[in-house]
Amino acid sequence: MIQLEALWSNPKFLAAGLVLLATVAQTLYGKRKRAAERRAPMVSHLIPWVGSALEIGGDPDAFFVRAQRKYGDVFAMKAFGRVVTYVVSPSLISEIYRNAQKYDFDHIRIVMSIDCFDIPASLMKSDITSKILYPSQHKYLSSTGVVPIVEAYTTAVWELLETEGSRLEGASTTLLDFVLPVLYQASAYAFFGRSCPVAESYKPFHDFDSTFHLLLAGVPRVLLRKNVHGLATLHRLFGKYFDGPHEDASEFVLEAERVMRSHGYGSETIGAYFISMLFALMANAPNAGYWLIVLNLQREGGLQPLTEEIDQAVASWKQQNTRQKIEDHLHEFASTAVLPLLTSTIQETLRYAASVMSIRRVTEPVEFGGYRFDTDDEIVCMTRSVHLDEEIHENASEYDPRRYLTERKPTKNGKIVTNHSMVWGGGVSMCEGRHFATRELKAFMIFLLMRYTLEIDPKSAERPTFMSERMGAGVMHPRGDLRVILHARK
Ligand code: HEM
Repeated sequence: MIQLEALWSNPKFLAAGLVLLATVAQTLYGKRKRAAERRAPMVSHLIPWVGSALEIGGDPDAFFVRAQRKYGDVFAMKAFGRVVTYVVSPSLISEIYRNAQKYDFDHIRIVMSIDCFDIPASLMKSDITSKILYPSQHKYLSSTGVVPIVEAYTTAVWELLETEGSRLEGASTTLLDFVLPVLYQASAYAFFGRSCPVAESYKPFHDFDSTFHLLLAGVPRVLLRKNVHGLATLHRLFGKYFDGPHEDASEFVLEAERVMRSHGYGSETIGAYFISMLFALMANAPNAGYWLIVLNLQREGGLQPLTEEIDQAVASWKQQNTRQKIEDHLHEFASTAVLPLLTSTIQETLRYAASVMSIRRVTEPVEFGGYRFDTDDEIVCMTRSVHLDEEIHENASEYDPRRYLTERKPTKNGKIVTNHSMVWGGGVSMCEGRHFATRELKAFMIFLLMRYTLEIDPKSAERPTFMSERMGAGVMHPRGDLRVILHARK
């Protein structure tokens, strides 16, 4: 009792108690006010500006499951001073994707391009971007338009697998140091040609990317030194690249460059514009390639089922093309080979390893999911919640490469869920690079397994886990790595 009295007379304790009391009172008041105004419920938090950021960062998947159980399919959350409403049900997500008028992405795209990539506002807000550059990107990345880029990538990845693979053959190597540089370099060559500053941009790109999720979450840039320095170096490198010879870049890059130059923009701005493309290109697919190997190597049988499927496709191609060498027809082979297990494995790897979200801005007061939203409210479609929904995906927490081989249609509440797997996002912001990315991963796996066997180094117990705090920033990075031994196949 005496101790308690002593505590109460301690000014620090008293102040802490008052702050706590004020926070609880404010939370209760806020909760009532939101309910009275028919606003989506707010996930409770203790620290005012930080909000739920720390709790989400710990284990986002568990956090979202708890929040959905407690608040339903729509709930608001505060993190780093910003209030955002999350939507976690497939039907509501699809309603948002369908209605680009009420739930706008254009404004968000412009703000992100300016704030995250330092692309000059004069370019991003001009008609040149919306009326010429974006439609041109759409054309060159479409299923048919992207073929020349895929062809260039195919040649590059085949060559790189040969040189890198033979360099590392027989020795224990960290998988990240093998996979990421190969995929980075091959896709950089395909888009930007061989004069692309691959080696110099590799580290600054990863410095920029390593804290990109914090930038997305609203952490001020002054706190993200690595990110800022990485971006500044990329700007310098790409400005210089556009100043120098680069005739072997893809027509996609060259056409956009011509457009920008004809409107008076110089190499620096053109470089800045393409850094956002470099990011789209490198932030997800190389990590997906990494998980494709890691997740399968750790299963019984390892990569053998995929290798067998590819071997059969090679044998069948050779049977039909007796006088030809497959090395002379790499693109044709990789693009036509029917490999259902590999296709399912790629899709499952993305379901399992990608944490993807789409942000939208409300353009007019609207009723949605039973709640009221005002102009400029931000809504996030949290597709990972759908990917991990046990009712939609049987044993969702397990990695099953054969998952997408089945004809069974996923359901929820007795209804078929067509948008059960939204790894490319959806609606107007759906990933433009998906046609390239799926072919990129397919060709990479085919060529890798045609040439090499991989085994986990038995001397190393280290296993990578997902950096799950990169919530919403795409395919998760690994924490830790896997040591593997490569052997050339006879
Ligand atoms: C496995 C690899 C990839 C995944 C999982 C992925 C996923 C995504 C997602 C989720 C979005 C945003 C969707 C939204 O906001 O609704 C997106 C946007 C985008 N992605 Fe990808 N992506 C991948 C690879 C690529 C590649 C290789 C490229 C380039 C060739 C690319 C180009 C783009 C572009 C340009 C956008 C922006 C679309 C827009 O602003 O409307 N992506 N991607």
